[in-house]
Amino acid sequence: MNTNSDTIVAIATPPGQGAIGIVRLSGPAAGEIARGLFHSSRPGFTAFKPYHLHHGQLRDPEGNFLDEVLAAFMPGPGSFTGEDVVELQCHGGGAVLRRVVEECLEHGARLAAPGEFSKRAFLNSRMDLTQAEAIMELVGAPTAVAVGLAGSKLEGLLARRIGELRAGLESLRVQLCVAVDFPEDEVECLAPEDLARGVAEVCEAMTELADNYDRGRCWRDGALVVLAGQVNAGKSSLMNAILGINRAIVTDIPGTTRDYLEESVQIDGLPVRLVDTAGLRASLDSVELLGIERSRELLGRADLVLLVIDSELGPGAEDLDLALNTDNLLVVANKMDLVGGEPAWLDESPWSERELCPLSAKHGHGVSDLLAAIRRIVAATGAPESGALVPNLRQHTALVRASEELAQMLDELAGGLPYDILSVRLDTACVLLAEITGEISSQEVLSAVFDGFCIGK
Ligand SMILES: Nc1nc2c(c(=O)[nH]1)N(C=O)[C@@H](CNc1ccc(C(=O)N[C@@H](CCC(=O)O)C(=O)O)cc1)CN2
Ligand SMILES: Nc1nc2c(ncn2[C@@H]2O[C@H](COP(=O)(O)OP(=O)(O)OP(=O)(O)O)[C@@H](O)[C@H]2O)c(=O)[nH]1
Ligand SMILES: [Mg+2]
Repeated sequence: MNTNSDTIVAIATPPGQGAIGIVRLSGPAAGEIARGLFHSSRPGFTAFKPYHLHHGQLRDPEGNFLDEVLAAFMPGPGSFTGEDVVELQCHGGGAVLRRVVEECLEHGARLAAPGEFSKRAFLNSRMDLTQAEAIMELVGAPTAVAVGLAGSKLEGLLARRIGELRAGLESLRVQLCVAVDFPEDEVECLAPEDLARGVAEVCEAMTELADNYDRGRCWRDGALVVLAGQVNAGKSSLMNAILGINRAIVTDIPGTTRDYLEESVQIDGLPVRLVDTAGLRASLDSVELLGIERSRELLGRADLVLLVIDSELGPGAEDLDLALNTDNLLVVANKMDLVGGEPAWLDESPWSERELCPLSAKHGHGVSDLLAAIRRIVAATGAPESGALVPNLRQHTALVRASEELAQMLDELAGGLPYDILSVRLDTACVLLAEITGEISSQEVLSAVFDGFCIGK
């Protein structure tokens, strides 16, 4: 059990004006501090009743009015933090809430550090580290799908899976120890092939879980979709058509877009980071060349490249080069309003073998078909099945390191290294898994997790 003797306070609701704003206190003196400020509207009120809302006024020691509030007392160890908690539901204005916090400080509370409420919940075993992280992921989730992914972690499903993997390793570890301690005992001895099979099984399950990090990335952070192609092809026009606003400058002068432009859109629940880039061409202008360099860098990171081609002019050398060297590419035949039927270049390789979206960015024709295609392609490559467990970066890194440790161990086992040396790798893998859930935690791990939280969380 954690032994926090101080009581922390913070505004729990976001800045700005709102109907209600909450000031939260947690720690042994939470009830007493709140009682010092709170004046119930009920005659005969003597104490807060747990998990009840009490109506009244907050006043400073001189009797000055602070706010009219609802107060809730949640005693430890069952509360969110595991300590005595009081929530003061005030009117949602910055000055009101700051004034209430100041008065709590006067009464002996200390201002909470970022993430300190959640950190206390973790230290008091109210949740494991993956659940604490899930709170932040839930708060930051951009779409319903991301909410679902964070939700299953908040429910403890990732922690349970990690626990299963760790139990598998612990059991092998025990058998290894027995084999090391009683090498002459034939019955107890763990055969190298059985050890190898057991380790490989856990290693595979670990890698599978770690791989969900990349698959979940598009839903969490947004898929990077980059508009590319020759100057004047209509990339900026298409950007505007997709956004539904005139965001990017469009002119008939080739080389209009110089720096890239990024905007966020949602396509049927999929968060997308849409980027318009400088048109690709041989140029002597040093500013334009820098822009083109940025375009190329973005193309390398894109989840999907939309190669925009002027249907009337047909593809140029840069387009051909991109089409031949990019896997995740969708060809957009733009300016279809200018050509009568299907342009001849579409019959030629490699264009004839590629999936194609004919449209007119200027008139908005065919844009919805393009959006459906983007959604389908990104989801096919990037979507974890519903209910999948998607580790975050910290969890992913630990999983990868643990599986590397096991892969090394398998190599060394095949190389005939003795069991007592191999067991060190098994130990390391177990520790890495325990760090994911926080069963083993260092100051560095806790800081890395909780310092990224906001104040009041
Ligand atoms: N007002 C408010 N809303 C909130 C939170 C909060 O702290 N305050 N939460 C904070 O992130 C989330 C909910 N998380 C919570 C988790 C446990 C308990 C709690 O008191 N649990 C007791 C319930 C006992 C009872 O109902 O009688 C328990 O589990 O024993 C409260 C909030 C989201 N909404
Ligand atoms: N007729 C027709 N004209 C279009 C269409 N899309 C774009 N244009 C025109 O093509 C010209 C270039 O459009 P932009 O969107 O600026 O092209 P871009 O690819 O962003 O060009 P750079 O920024 O120079 O690389 C403008 O005059 C647009 O009005 C279309 O679907 N049909
Ligand atoms: Mg442009």
